[in-house]
Amino acid sequence: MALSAVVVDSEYMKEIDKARRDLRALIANRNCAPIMLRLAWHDAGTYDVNTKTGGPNGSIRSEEEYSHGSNNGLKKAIDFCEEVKVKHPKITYADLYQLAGVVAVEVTGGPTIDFVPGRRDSKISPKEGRLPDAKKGVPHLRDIFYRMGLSDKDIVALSGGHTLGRAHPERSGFDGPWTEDPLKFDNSYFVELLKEESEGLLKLPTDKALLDDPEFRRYVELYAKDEEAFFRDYAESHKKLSELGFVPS
Ligand SMILES: C=CC1=C(C)/C(=C/c2[nH]c(Cc3[nH]c(Cc4[nH]c(OC(C)(C)C)c(C)c4C=C)c(C)c3CCC(=O)O)c(CCC(=O)O)c2C)NC1=O
Ligand SMILES: [Fe+3]
Repeated sequence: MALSAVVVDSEYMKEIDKARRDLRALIANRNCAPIMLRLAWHDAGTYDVNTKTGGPNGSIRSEEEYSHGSNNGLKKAIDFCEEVKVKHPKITYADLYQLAGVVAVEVTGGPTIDFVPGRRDSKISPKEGRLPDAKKGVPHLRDIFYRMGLSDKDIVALSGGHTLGRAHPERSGFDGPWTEDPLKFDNSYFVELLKEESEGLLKLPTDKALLDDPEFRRYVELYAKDEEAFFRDYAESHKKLSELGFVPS
């Protein structure tokens, strides 16, 4: 049950533009693009296309949800966004978190992602278990992403988001960045994935799974050699995930 309808009029659009500028400054000053992108995903990635529940609705702001094990560490990003929310209270948390994800990709040199506002907030948090488990493989990845209503191409393109950031032992038990420059959004995640182990760089079991399946591997090889193709597909998949269950008015 959504809390309230969102009227996307010129005043709301002005607030969105101001919040976009505030997010650019905040993300640049705090170097927090990776965790802001992860926050946007974790709010959206709970969507269940069968029951039309979960999805980008701001519910991750509730302690019940941000305390899930898979959301370890994200309270930091929720608090960063709160600094912008207090200046632009009309913007829903649902829109704010997805705008933060779009800005995080943009300010680190990634593709421009079309952002359509109007998501409604909900306080209903799905039970834990809707996000993929990094320790599993191909069938699990398909189960989770197909449940969201996403495709094989989306799975590979979205995994490229690991071009940003790092894993933290105290959050997930994994450790290290996936690429040499964790604050640069490029196709290096796929270039590294096709190499043997590189000193100090991380490959999750779910990352390696992308090499085991021929359909996934086809996209890994394309994106490793054609950054433009990766940017085009990533922008499309990111928009799709950020709008799961949302019908722009
Ligand atoms: C496809 C399966 C997949 C899994 C299982 C996954 C798991 C995963 N992702 C991250 C961090 C992590 N993830 C991401 C983007 C991200 N994450 C994500 O998977 C979802 C949400 C579906 C689970 C998607 C689809 C995207 C794409 C943009 C970033 C930017 C960071 C770094 C954050 C930081 O630096 O703090 C961690 C380490 C958390 C920590 O220790 O701080 C783990 C365990 N990421 C995956 O892609
Ligand atoms: Fe991730």
